Amino acid sequence: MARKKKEPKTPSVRETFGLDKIHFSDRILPFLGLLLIAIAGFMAFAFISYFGTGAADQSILENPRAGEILNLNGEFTNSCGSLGAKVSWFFIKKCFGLPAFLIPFFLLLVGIRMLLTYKVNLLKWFMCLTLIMLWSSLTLAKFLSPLFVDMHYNPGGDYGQTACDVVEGLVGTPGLTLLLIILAIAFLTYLSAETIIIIRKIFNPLRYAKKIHMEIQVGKGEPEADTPTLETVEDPEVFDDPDAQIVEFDQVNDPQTEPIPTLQRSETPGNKGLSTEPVADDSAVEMTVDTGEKEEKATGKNLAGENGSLSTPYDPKLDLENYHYPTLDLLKKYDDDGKPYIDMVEQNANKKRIVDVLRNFGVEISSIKATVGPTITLYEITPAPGVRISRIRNLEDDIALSLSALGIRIIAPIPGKGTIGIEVPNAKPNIVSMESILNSKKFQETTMELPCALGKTITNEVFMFDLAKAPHLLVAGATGQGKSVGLNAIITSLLYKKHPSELKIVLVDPKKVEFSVYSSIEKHFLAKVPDDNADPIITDVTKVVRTLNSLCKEMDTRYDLLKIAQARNIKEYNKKFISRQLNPENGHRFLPYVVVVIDEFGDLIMTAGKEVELPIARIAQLARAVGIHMIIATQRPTTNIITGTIKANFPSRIAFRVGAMIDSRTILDRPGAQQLIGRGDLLYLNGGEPVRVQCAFVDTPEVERINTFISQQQGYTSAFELPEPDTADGDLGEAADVDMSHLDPMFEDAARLIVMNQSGSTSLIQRKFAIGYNRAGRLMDQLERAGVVGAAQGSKPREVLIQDEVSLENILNQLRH
Ligand SMILES: Nc1ncnc2c1ncn2[C@@H]1O[C@H](COP(=O)(O)OP(=O)(O)OP(=O)(O)O)[C@@H](O)[C@H]1O
Repeated sequence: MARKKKEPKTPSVRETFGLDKIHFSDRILPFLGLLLIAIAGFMAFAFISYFGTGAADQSILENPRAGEILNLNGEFTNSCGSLGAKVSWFFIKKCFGLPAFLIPFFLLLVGIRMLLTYKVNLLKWFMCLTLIMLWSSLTLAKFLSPLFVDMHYNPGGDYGQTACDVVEGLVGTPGLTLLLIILAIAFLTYLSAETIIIIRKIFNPLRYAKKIHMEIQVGKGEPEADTPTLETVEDPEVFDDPDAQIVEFDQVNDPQTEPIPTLQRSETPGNKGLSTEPVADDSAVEMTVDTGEKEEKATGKNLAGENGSLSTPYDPKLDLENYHYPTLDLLKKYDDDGKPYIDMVEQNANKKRIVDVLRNFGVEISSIKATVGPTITLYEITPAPGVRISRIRNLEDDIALSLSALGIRIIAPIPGKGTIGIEVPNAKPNIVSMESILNSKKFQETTMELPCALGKTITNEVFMFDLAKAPHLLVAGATGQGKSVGLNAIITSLLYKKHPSELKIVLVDPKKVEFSVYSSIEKHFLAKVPDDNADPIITDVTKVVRTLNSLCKEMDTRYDLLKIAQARNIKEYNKKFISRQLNPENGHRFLPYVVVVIDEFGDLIMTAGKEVELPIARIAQLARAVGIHMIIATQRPTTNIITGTIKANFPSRIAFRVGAMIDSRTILDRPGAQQLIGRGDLLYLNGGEPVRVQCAFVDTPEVERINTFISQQQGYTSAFELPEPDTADGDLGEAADVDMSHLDPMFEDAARLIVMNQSGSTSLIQRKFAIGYNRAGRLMDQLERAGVVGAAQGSKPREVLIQDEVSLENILNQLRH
């Protein structure tokens, strides 16, 4: 180098032969990768051939003669020649036996990594494979060698046999066996924490069976003292499992004597494993706590009881205190994660073309800057002084044509800057993995209430929004553009951040296939209207109406609770509840957020019309403060589905690619979505200008793994129960309970309206009398009981059984007497 400085004009040897243009990472590394893959293949062939030819070759290898290794006379029978014979003899016979196959496997991984095909954590693989190889050599040598006495090799190799003999000499066969088992468990524990759970189960299967039994007790909400599990209190086994204890003390014991231990224990962080704090200790408090009440929330009731002096904050997570949040290893990592590939040739070509096109149209620019995102590159252009921005905007089509790519979007000007943005899709788009988003500091340190990690912006920043502030989200886009993946990404990020006690999800899926994967987390995160056989994922239109009405009722109840608690929103309310300012005996409870996700909302509107739209609009208008948030998605972004009411109530919108500009206008009130490139490319709007985001990709197997991880843990005994909705059109069989002695003052008018119109529609009553849905529903039930209309028929209007006003007056007369 020194020489080079002194004689800058003399070309170096590298320059002379053009070697300076060959970059290590571009060409040499991939070539070395290929070489390693070839070596791995060679070794694998040689090893396989060794099983048949090793015996014959061995004698030559063990007594080598000069020149023999060249195999000129073809004495070596291994299909990979003398080298193959030697390599396989060395690794299989002399070293590790059968586990030696892991060596070519590792070389293959290194080769793949160097080829830059997949991202492989080589150090981790090296450690794991080495440990497996050493351990299995020993194990095979110990346990399988008796079966291989006639073979020319030991299954664990000479190393395995020697190591086995040495250790056995030291600690004997039992010692060696135990050592091998311990090493295996240690290794499996390193790989997955589940190992310990499985071992616990093996050592104490009874306790786990019992735990399940006790959970069932909780769910029934029967804290009666006479439940058969009462005895379990005396079972010493219980004491080492904090989970089991809580359930037990809470739900199983005689409330007269022992309800407090839960309280005491759960409130004192350090002692939760030591349940056995003598019962006598708690006797002073037991009376106060005993309400003998129902449901999981009972913990809260007990906690506040009438003991106002309790100062430790209530912890809603104690119901499932051993719950583990899903881990990042459940998500798939991608090769090019987070690091967009910068192809300078492509960048320079795009830049040249943009400059040329603009120049052809007489637009001069003073500078251009490219920001490469995962799927899009943003070219920021500063026009020369005096150039009008509208002129550049008018050239949008010409620029797109000249760049011969879809999805060019021109932002003129970029808000807050005096520049013009041209977004051009990358030739090689990167997948933004969910793992890279959830692993980001931004997500992990977020203080958002309901953080939804959506993906990455075109400047490679993690993009998140708070659903609690959104407060409702409309997702639309043509079919196959990434809506379902987007919804999964949102749900996944919530599952990674929220404890089951803090979040409940209502899933509506008329397509029946999109959300079925979530049914396994029913007992942790899902909410539904009580119905014994109901699938936790709502697919049926009548059930959707019922659920939406139930949510309206839950909303009303929550508002009442907030009012009594003098809290303005759910956050304030829960804060008060946690600090024990609200007494559960007065009906107060910790309120989890409820997120309602409706896929293919267009289908629902088409089949159930106003019956769905009205409660949705009502929830969207009011539910924000009480922690009920909606996400609705549709692949039909037309004005009869995304109506004015819906739009007015869904300020946050996500548009995936759509077919026409008009659709983009319907979703975002502006064009742009028709120029997206699909596969998760989206525009997010929440007031102001839309942000272009590449949605994180989360595949179905990943979602399955997350759900399995959650569902394998202890959950509540059933899905979160939403209140039974007040009778409504879409509801069945409620009329029988209607009290006809207290008819609604509007009953007669409603009856006349229905008979005159010959239409048994609840919404008709609502409209004409300007009353709420619930009251109109009750009126309809009274009319059914009086025989004016027939039974509810799902979402259709009821049949009107009275044909003329004279017959109706007769009925009304009878009812008056
Ligand atoms: N964020 C993404 N990154 C990469 N590829 C994606 C992304 N989102 C979607 N895709 C690709 O697009 C395909 C279709 O996505 P998805 O099923 O989410 O579309 P959709 O809009 O829900 O379609 P439909 O309305 O028909 O259900 C996926 O199988 C995947 O291959």
